[in-house]
Amino acid sequence: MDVAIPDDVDPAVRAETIAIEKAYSQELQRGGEWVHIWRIVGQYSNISIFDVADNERLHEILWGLPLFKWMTVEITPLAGHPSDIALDG
Ligand SMILES: O=C(O)C[C@H]1C=CC(=O)O1
Repeated sequence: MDVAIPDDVDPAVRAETIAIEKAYSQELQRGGEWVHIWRIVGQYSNISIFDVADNERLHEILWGLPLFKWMTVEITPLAGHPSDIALDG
């Protein structure tokens, strides 16, 4: 997720939106759907790992992001790798 908040956004609106975004993200993290969030060093961007039931749920989560209107989001679907020892029974 790359974030680009326009320069002319009121600073109070900017701060409130970021605070609401943080609470939204942390609620999903506690619920187990937002598994990881990493800051990309030097950028207002993150790489996140989601574990969701289906594409519709991911779409719903992303569209619910308070910063979504100022974001560019790239999705890379992941599947388990057959050589992953975590998947060995
Ligand atoms: O700061 C960001 O990377 C954008 C956004 C995603 C989750 C969150 O709390 O903020």
